[in-house]
Amino acid sequence: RERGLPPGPPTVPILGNLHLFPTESPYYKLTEWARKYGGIYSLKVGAGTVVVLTDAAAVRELMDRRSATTADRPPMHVADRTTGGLHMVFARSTQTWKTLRKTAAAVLTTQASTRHLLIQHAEATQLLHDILHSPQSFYTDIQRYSVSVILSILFGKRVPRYDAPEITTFFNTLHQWNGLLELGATPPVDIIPILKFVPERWAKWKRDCKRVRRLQRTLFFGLLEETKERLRVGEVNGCYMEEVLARKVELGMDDEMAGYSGGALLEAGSETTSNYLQSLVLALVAYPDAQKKAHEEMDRVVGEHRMPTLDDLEHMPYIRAMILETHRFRPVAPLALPHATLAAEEYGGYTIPKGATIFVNVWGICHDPALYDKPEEFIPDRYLLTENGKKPGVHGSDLKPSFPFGFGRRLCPGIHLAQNSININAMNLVWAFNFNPDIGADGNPIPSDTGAYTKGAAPAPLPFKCQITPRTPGKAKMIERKFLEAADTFSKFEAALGSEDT
Ligand code: HEM
Repeated sequence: RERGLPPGPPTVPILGNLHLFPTESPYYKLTEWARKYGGIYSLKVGAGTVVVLTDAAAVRELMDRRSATTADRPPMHVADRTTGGLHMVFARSTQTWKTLRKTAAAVLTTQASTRHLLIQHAEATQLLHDILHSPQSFYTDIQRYSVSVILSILFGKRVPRYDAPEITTFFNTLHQWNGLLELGATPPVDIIPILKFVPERWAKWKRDCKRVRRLQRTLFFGLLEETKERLRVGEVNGCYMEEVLARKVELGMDDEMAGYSGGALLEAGSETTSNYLQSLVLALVAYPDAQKKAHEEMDRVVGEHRMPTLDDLEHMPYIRAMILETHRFRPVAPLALPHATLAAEEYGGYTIPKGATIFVNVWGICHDPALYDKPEEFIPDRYLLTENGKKPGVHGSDLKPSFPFGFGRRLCPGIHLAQNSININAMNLVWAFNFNPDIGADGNPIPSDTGAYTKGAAPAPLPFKCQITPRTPGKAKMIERKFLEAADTFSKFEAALGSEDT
């Protein structure tokens, strides 16, 4: 470890701390080290440096205020090789990335997000309808919702059922891509660059990159072509890609960039939303007192005879607190995504060198017992007690309210869409249903395991069972009626569907 670097675990020659780097649920180990080495510590990975921030003040300063130098991504040769550097999520701080981001910002404006509310509301009604009719498949119903909403908004095409070929193809492509990017799935070419020159016949990973590249291109450019075809026959529905195609020249995009722009947003925007909503259901089942308070507030503000609307949220401090607490309790991205420095930065008496990778340890901050009372428990009330949910009397810098969505110039471009989806569905689910634990063979409730999550960098709750029942027969009837009314909105997004789905 070079002089001036933040402290960290002892290193060994050549590897540094590489041999210690966790491959499963890395945020647990990174949090354990934070408690030992502090809010800013470093790891040596070969000759490279990783800095882990578990201190809100350091995050605000380095990731938000000094974003001009911390908005790069670390080199990811496998991602670049597979996508030609055109995947917005993994692209370095290049002109291409800037154009892709500018396009997303120009087209996914707050105003556009308001326009997309129509399809989000309609799809959220289908989610209630699906759960009402087959409560045991709520987990995949939520996944269908997420994919269908984002596909409608981006490419103007919805997916009415979970077993539709569009969903199967999408998840197959996404899981192959995630598998390729997993730590240990490919040789460490970014740490030992000479490995890049191993001929393809001896390098399975290069063939894997080609295979995933073909899958992604088939999906992304297939959807792009469908959008163009729809436009050719005059079927316009105001989706993202229609505007990108119309403003291509002004935005500096070509077809290649347009395809990857839609594809990256599709990948980044689907499982994130569904993971959040699945975590919310898990928390409602595991914490009946919180559920009861949410129900009481919903009954007081909305009642039996109408469904909630987004305008109701400002009168629902408890539901707002529940939404914040879900982000804290089970962050969708516990380490956000790694950033990298474009220039050396000094902070807190330490030097962070140019080219260092920076992880924001969102999990470590959200689960710090010095900041939060009983951080391992789901307690929405903490946000009613203090504005930031911290223990009374704990002062100091806070993360920005947008922290679940990342930092600085890399802030999630889908934030408005995502927040609308979360708000609409959180209110709908609480309004419509009772969530209870499943009953075991012995007749007793099976305790929920709120720690059973997938082991990757973006953990999802493992599929779980629970009992979901409508709160009243009147609400069940209203869901049926609203679902029929949604058909009009759906029809605009069904032009490209097969006959079995129309
Ligand atoms: C619950 C929902 C979501 C959460 C919690 C979430 C969170 C995040 C986080 C933490 C990042 C990393 C930011 C950073 O590097 O500092 C990110 C990046 C990104 N998100 Fe989201 N996101 C969500 C939904 C969406 C949606 C709906 C879309 C698309 C419409 C989207 C598109 C993206 C893209 C393209 C990036 C990469 C941005 C870049 O590297 O420049 N996300 N998101």
